[in-house]
Amino acid sequence: MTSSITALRRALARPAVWVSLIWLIGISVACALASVLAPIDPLEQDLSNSFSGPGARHWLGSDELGRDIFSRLLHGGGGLLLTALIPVGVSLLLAVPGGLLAGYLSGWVDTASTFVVDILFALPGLVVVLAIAAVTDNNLIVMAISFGVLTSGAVFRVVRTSTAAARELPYVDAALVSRLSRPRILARHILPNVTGPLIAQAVVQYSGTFLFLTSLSFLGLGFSPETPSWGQMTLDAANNLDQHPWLMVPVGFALTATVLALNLVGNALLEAVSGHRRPSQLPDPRRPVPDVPADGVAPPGPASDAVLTVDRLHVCYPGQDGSDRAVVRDVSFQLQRGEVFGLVGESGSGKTTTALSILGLVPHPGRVTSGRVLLRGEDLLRLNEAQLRKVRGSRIGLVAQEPMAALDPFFTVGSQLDEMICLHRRVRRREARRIALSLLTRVGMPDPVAVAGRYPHQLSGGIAQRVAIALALSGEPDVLVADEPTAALDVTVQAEIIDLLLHLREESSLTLLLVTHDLGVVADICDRVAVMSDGRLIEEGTTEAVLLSPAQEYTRTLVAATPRLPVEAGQERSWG
Ligand SMILES: Nc1ncnc2c1ncn2[C@@H]1O[C@H](COP(=O)(O)OP(=O)(O)OP(=O)(O)O)[C@@H](O)[C@H]1O
Repeated sequence: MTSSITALRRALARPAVWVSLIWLIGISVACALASVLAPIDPLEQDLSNSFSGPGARHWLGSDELGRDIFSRLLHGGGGLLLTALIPVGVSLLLAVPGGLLAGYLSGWVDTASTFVVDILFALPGLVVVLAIAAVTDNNLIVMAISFGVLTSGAVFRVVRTSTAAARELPYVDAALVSRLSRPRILARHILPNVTGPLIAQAVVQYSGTFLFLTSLSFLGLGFSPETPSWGQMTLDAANNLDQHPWLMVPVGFALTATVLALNLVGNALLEAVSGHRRPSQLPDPRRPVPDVPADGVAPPGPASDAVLTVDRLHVCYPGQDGSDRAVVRDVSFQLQRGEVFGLVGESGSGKTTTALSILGLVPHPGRVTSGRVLLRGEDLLRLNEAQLRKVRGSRIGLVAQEPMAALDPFFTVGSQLDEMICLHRRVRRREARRIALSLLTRVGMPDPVAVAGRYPHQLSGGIAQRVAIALALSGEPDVLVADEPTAALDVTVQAEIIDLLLHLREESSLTLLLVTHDLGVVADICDRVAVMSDGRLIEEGTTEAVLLSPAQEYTRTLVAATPRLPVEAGQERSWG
């Protein structure tokens, strides 16, 4: 958040941009105070004084009918500036909810709304508004509303794209894991990411609307002929350009300066926010429904003390030719209560996909095609999204690789913890804060009160990961899935986080699934380990057995490539 505010400040500090802002504020205030600043009636005619140049009575001169140009400019500008807000408001009202839903839900909602927007883009806006003018007897408000509907597609696209990008942010996944409802995730975690691009787009849209309304009044449409308007003043000036070119100067300057200023501010805002947008993917959060195993044979049930059983899990992504490409193939393992289970393998072997499948979070377009994930006997892959939300966070927690990215930059640590604790434990805010502070103490924060008051950008990587672990523990889950929890940290901090996980496991019999490619970490913390290669689980056993006497050549190569393992250091460690 701070970085985007900094970018915004930097953008607004450019001389051209702040001069534009001063102009826009100045002209708006002047128009609002028109009757005070320009006391001459804008409709008052004085034919004996037509086309007078600037002077003491008429500061900017008078027009063909001797009307005061300064007064007409200010009175005309007010109506224009206000009316231009109507189409922008209509666009926002229609496109913000639509774009949020399309970007977040994707699937048919996205397809249908994009289709409607494509139709809007295909319509010739001016022709439609002219037809509406004819049908409604030149009703300005109806024309403005219609223009807002016709131009809402641009706002929709901005909101949809920003939402889809924000939907992929790790802290949104974390919020999903933590059982927050969709409306809450949209309002609290996604909307703040959409606001910046939305404001920028709204300013650009306002500028276009402003010009459009001026063009309409130039054509004699929209504003009534009795009301002064900049378009009408431009038309009067154009009709007398040969003889009285001065007439064009005040209105031409006011129009050009206002549109230029709006564009400069809008573009500066767009640049500022686009520099801070994250790469966009169009996700499909619809959870894939796994197929029933083809052989129809009931897979083995869980062992009596198994907390989590992954049974013949199969996950596919579409290949380049459109056919399924299996990235997790028939993977099975079990986690016993209080056990730390390591999932290792080289990059791309399918570890993260396996872990995310457990939480029902395989990213689009991946899908679980078969298998079971039994949490204390209940198959999570058979649950619907609402049921899954109840499981995530309260029964299974997730600690992601990038601790910073897993925290919402818009809220303090305390507020994020309070929210999760209130949600999972159904306690009041004050009690939630007490639990939050005790959780922060539990994850080793020396000054929990100070940390609770900080924003994520004020935390170091190690502290942020401790906070992420505290968040994952806020629902008191039975199982914690930690995906490379130390990969983004430096070596000393890695050791601290490993110590913390060990401490938590001893203190509360936490069952931990640790995804890592670091066999050193596995040696330090895991009771058992499974090795993945090319989507398959090729070897599984106690950490001691797998690391000291690997059965597979692949595992031997992995072990040999990890210099700080006890096997290399004279087998000093006592295992188990
Ligand atoms: N969004 C995606 N679209 C297509 N293929 C994907 C996507 N995400 C992962 N894959 C593929 O799935 C396979 C397994 O990836 P996964 O991230 O699970 O591996 P990993 O072992 O966790 O690797 P790493 O340690 O690098 O995270 C890889 O071949 C990867 O290319």
